[in-house]
Amino acid sequence: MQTITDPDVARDWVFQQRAAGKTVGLVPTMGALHDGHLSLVQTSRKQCDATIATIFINPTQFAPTEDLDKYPRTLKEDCERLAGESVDAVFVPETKAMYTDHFSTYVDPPQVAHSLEGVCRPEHFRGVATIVLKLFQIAPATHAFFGQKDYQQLQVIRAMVRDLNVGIQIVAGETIREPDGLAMSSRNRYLSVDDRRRALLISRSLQLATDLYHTGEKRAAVLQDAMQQHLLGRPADRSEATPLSVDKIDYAVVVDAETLQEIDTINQTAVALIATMVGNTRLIDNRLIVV
Ligand SMILES: Nc1ncnc2c1ncn2[C@@H]1O[C@H](COP(=O)(O)OP(=O)(O)OP(=O)(O)O)[C@@H](O)[C@H]1O
Ligand SMILES: CC(C)(CO)[C@@H](O)C(=O)[O-]
Ligand code: BAL
Repeated sequence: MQTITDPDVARDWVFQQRAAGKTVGLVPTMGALHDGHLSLVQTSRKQCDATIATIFINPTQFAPTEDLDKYPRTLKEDCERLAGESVDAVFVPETKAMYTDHFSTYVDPPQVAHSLEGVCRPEHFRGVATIVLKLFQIAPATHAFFGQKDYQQLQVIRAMVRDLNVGIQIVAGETIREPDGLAMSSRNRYLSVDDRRRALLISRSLQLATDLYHTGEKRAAVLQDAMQQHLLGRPADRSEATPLSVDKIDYAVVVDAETLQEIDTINQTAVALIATMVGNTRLIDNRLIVV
């Protein structure tokens, strides 16, 4: 596996692959790799002739109050894991190579970025769209792989690629979960033993919403209420409240799966999305509700 730090060298590497007639898969990450990332890499390896992963903790998508400084950095282990998956190249730029002096051009993210995460993290998708477009320019792959766990991010990137005529096919990877259902996330390593137990309320609430839908409940508001009550440890059967609860709900909604706009009744594919604080850790997860 070739390790590349210089953007120009990364571009040359991708051009060489493309000139040789190969399809190239790009897998952008912020490192601290887990099996969710590796499943994207494995899909790229199956679908493309060559795969390049990127590891870059992008400062512009973090607010000053967020966890940029403490975000886990495990570069050596990450590279070993990528090499173990037979990835062809990894691009690991330094911040100053991506944001050179006087950098001032940002992508104004699409409409789908404005709700949910866009409300809770106002500058986040501006930073994500900017760095992803930069990565697409540096590594003009044929395909790029993103996880459904970051569902709104995936929709933002799809809209950006459509709106700005980027010639890269976006491929979504399913959410990889721990055996008990918790979505894998680099931030899971922040969780204490107690947080880890309470974090399970997120995937269970999403499961509850989809179960309710499958028993015939089509009203988004009822599904949302059920998720919120479960997250707060208030079971629907009014039995004694369980002591388990998340610390704060940023949102727990059922919305249109493409636009992420509010809906009254589920008549077409919808998505249940949750963002919560568990201890000091902000976790997100979602589940599609396919009609
Ligand atoms: N559990 C997962 N299953 C599938 N893909 C995932 C999973 N977690 C993250 N990804 C995807 O991996 C890519 C890189 O994500 P990132 O490095 O931010 O990891 P993360 O675990 O989501 O980290 P964070 O804790 O910061 O949210 C993104 O496309 C993301 O959607
Ligand atoms: C897409 C991404 C690598 C951009 O920094 C990041 O938002 C992530 O890891 O999901
Ligand atoms: N997985 C999205 C990256 C972030 O939370 O900043």
